[in-house]
Amino acid sequence: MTFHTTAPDFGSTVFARWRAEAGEDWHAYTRHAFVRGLGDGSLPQANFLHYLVQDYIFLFHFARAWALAVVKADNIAEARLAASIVDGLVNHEMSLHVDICGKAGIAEEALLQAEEERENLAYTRYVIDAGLSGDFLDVVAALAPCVFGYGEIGAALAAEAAPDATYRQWIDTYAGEEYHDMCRQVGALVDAAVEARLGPDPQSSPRWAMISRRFQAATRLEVGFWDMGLRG
Ligand SMILES: Cc1ncc(CN)c(N)n1
Repeated sequence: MTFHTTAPDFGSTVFARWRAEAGEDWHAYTRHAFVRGLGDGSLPQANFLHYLVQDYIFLFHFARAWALAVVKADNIAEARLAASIVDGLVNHEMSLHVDICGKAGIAEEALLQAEEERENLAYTRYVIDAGLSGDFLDVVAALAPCVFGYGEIGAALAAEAAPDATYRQWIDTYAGEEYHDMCRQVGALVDAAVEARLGPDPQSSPRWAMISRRFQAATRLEVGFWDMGLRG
């Protein structure tokens, strides 16, 4: 995997800036060995399934954090989009996990009972804390690397992986129009939310560095999640 595609910014200038400020951490997340193994099929199936089981739990808590974005929303547009993401996570994205694990003989009840790995605990509780202790910008900045990073990874892998690649179902989910449309909606939400709270020149606000740091912290937690997946 050489990742020739230009990284998409999903129409969001704020995301493009956060990603640039995350620098090497963003690269470590989106070009991780686990990601390369998904693309070329060299990732052992046991590691993939272990990751999927953990990710099922991750998505449950991640949905709880998006629900906190509904709580912290300032207007109906923010509340509607955050609520639709909660719905997308629990009623759609998690189906991928249930389907692939089911085919491998792991029932949904077993997914719910799996013990959380420490990297999973650290990441999910970080985003929930951002939602509990912070405002709307704190929580969306902490949630953003998850949304945009998988969109970027999906697009890069779809462009380079073989049509019959081992992990094609996973790749197609995150390269698909439905997921990318959601990324663009979150991109528009983030830009509007930042402008409404920090003005047209947000980087001159003292809060900018704080929310950009939240994005960077969550990006490093994504790297930890892939490390956990490789450890198996
Ligand atoms: C850990 C993690 N990060 C992001 C995604 C994409 N929603 C995910 N499924 N899992």
